[in-house]
Amino acid sequence: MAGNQQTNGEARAAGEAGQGNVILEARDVTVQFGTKTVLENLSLDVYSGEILGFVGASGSGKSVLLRAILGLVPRASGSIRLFGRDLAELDEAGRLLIDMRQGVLFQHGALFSALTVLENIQVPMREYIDLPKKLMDELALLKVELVGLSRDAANKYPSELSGGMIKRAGLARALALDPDIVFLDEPTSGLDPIGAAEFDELVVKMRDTMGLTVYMVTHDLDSLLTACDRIAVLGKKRVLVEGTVQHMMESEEPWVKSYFRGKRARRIVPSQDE
Ligand SMILES: Nc1ncnc2c1ncn2[C@@H]1O[C@H](COP(=O)(O)OP(=O)(O)OP(=O)(O)O)[C@@H](O)[C@H]1O
Repeated sequence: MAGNQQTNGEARAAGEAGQGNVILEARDVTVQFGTKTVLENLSLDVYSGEILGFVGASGSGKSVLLRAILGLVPRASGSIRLFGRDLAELDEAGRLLIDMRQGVLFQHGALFSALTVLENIQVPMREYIDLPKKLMDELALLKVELVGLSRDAANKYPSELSGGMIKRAGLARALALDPDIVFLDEPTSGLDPIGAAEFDELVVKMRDTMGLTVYMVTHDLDSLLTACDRIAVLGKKRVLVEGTVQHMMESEEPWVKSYFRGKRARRIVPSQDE
């Protein structure tokens, strides 16, 4: 990752202009469960160094797409390329290399309740790399500090943490192996507005300082407006609209219009209709 910083930074700048390196490329992805088609011919690009907000109605398939990208649900057709590699063509060693370059923060943090924060962060380290315990402790403590938790929190169990601390601990674990991309599944859900805003700031800081690429599934309008460079909207089993906040505000797609220019949105951003 360290060696990628400049590349990612440059790519991010270019990405904003729509010309950055594509780090994740989904093409014509179809996912079915029995006779039910959840995603159909869905295509999406994620650029290196960007924060992409992925939004859509409840039950539209956001988690299914995330699970398909992570290789946890099979595709009926289509392809997903991550770091230029087609996930369907990877052997075990290739998959391992890809897994090491991505971090995931599942909804609710998904920490192991019987492990301390430090031990939770060390789970991916133990799984993928072989390090002496002392070094692993030091590395995990660095991650604890990186996400703004105190060293005291490192020895606490998840049940002793607030919701915001759990999210931060989950992010620290997602960052354990210094990934190039992190997938965040509704990271601010359950947080109060101040905690949510602080988490968003942290994500932006990680992107800015580490050149991290962030794929964030969220329902949080504030996160979409303040933290995301681009937004992709899932609907009708595919990506309906993608682009900047401005693009969303101008879209006449009914769901996008009611989401970004509806009553709730008007409390946050002045509607262009008014
Ligand atoms: N393993 C599965 N078997 C059958 N159907 C599934 C499975 N996983 C998801 N689905 C269905 O796929 C659809 C999309 O679900 P998904 O969880 O991806 O929605 P979502 O957009 O993430 O929703 P939310 O915003 O509420 O989290 C739903 O109808 C769900 O019931």
